[in-house]
Parts: sequence; C-alpha cells; structure tokens
Amino acid sequence: MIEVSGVTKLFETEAAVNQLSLTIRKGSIFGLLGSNGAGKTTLLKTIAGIYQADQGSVNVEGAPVYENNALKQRIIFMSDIPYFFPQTSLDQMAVFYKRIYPSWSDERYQQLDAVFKLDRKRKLHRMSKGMQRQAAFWLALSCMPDILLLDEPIDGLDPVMRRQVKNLLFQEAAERELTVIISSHNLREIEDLCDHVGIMHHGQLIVEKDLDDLKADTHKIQVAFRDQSHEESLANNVRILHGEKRGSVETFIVKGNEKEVRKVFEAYGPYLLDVLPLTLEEIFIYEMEDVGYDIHKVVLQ
Ligand SMILES: Nc1ncnc2c1ncn2[C@@H]1O[C@H](COP(=O)(O)OP(=O)(O)OP(=O)(O)O)[C@@H](O)[C@H]1O
Repeated sequence: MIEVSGVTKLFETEAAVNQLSLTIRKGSIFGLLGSNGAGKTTLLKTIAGIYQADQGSVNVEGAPVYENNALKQRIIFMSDIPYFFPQTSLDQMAVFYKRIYPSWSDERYQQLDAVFKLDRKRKLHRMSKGMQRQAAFWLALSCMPDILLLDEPIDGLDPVMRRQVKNLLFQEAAERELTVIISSHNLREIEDLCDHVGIMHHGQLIVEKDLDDLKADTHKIQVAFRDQSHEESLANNVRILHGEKRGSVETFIVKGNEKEVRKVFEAYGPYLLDVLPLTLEEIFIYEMEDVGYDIHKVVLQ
C-alpha cells in the first residue's frame, strides 16, 4: 500500500504539490490525470523517493520512501523522456539495470523479446521515440518492481503497442500485485486501464474515485414528466449532479443506487423514463462540476 499523507513539495515558494493525501492499495492501477503543470510529475517523483517532501510523508508498506534504498529498489519511475546511457544498446542497459535492481529477472527479459521485438544490439539513441519507450518498458518490467510509476508513458506508442503494454500491466497487476500509477492528460487514454482515477489541479487532488463504484453509482436519466409537480420535491429525493431540459424531455445526472433512483422518478408517473449508460468522461464532467471545476480546463477530452 502507498500512503501519501499531507504532502507538500515546494519549488522555491511555489507548491507544485500542495497538502495532498492519497492511499493506493497494492495491485491497483491508479490513473493520475491533470493538465500541464498540475503537479503530476512532482507527485510521482516524491512517491518514488526522488524528491523529499517539504511537508507530510510518503510511506510504502508503512516505511518512508525517501533515502530508503531497499524500498527504492522495488520501485521504478519511468520518466516521460526515457533516459539511456550514451551509445548503449538495450542489452547493455539490461546489464546496468540488473546490477541496480536485485529483483531483475533474466527470464522475464527474454520473454518480453516476443512482445517488443526490438533489436537488442542496436544503439538506443538511433531508435525512434516510440521504440525507446518500448525499450524503457522492457527494462522496467524485467526489473519485476512492486511499484511502477509511469509518467505519461503511452504517448509515442502506436495503437497495437499501447494495447500490448496495457495488457502487460493488467497481467502484472493481477498475477503478482504490481501497483501502477500512470499519469496522463487524457481520461480516454487510460479509462480502460485503471481501477482508480484521481484528478490533480494546482497541486491538489480535486477528485479521486474508484471507477467501478463510480460507474455503479452515477446514472443518466431521461424523463418526460406529465406535469410540473416534481419540480420542488425531486431535488430533495435524489442527488442531482446536473440537469437540463430540451422540449418536454429532461436529462438528469444523478447519484445513488439505480433501483432507488428509478423508484423516485417512477413515483411521478412520467410518460418516459430511461436510465442510460454514462461514459467515464461524462461522469467526471459532472463530478467536477459538483466540486466547482470545469473539466475542460483541467483535463483534455
Ligand atoms: N525542477 C523544478 N524546478 C522548479 N519548478 C518546477 C520544477 N519541476 C516542476 N516545477 C513546477 O511545478 C509545477 C508542477 O510541475 P509538474 O512537472 O509536476 O506538473 P505536471 O502535472 O507533471 O505537468 P506536465 O503535464 O506538463 O508534465 C509547475 O508549475 C512547474 O513549473
């Protein structure tokens, strides 16, 4: 389990991360969303023990991460710009990683040859951006880390490789409880990967949700009432995140148990009542509206 408690990280006087608390359970895939400068990289580097928090603490399985070498050997931070030593090939970088990470697996390194299909003898600096990213994933996964922190890793990978990498992450999370935190600007990019999503804005986590709970708990209702008698009482009986009206049809985004929500609307004897599925993007739009933010200003669609 990763426990971030009241973490603030300052650069001079500016708080890149501001009093942020977050708990991520082992084996979870957590999506960290936010616009440029929201503080995602700073948070990931603080969790990785690269930065020391100015306030608060980051603990993994109860132990502080900063300057804890034994713990840091179980964590990999994958930067948005992969770094390799000059003039090295993948095989040469593998020798280096093997020395640093005691959990390195030669067997895993060999197995991943079938997934990534890069020339292991070729100099990495001659490879394309996407190929370098594949190489970084190959090395990171061969280290068999307990925690993988991925800073915008999907960019630059083609759709087939994105799917492959997502599958590998699913598999590692399910089979050996790898914990993944993946940052992105784009909700759609990571919605099929994560079981939890948090949205950062100005160094703070403004929304944090379990996706299964979120989907089970938020509904889009289309309804045409017979008269206006619902107008006053509806909001007292169901939690409405958003409502709009087109002609005689009203659309509401509501929270709560589907059966109970349905019952509330049925009690008015409407002409039409439909419960429609919501995309994650729609859910977040209304969740954030509810806490006073416009999602379009905070994350890309
Ligand atoms: N090394 C640094 N020195 C000074 N300020 C920094 C440093 N790193 C980050 N910052 C500042 O901290 C804030 C958060 O930056 P950070 O890189 O964590 O955001 P981000 O959410 O990862 O952004 P992006 O999506 O653009 O990568 C920004 O205002 C940035 O200018």
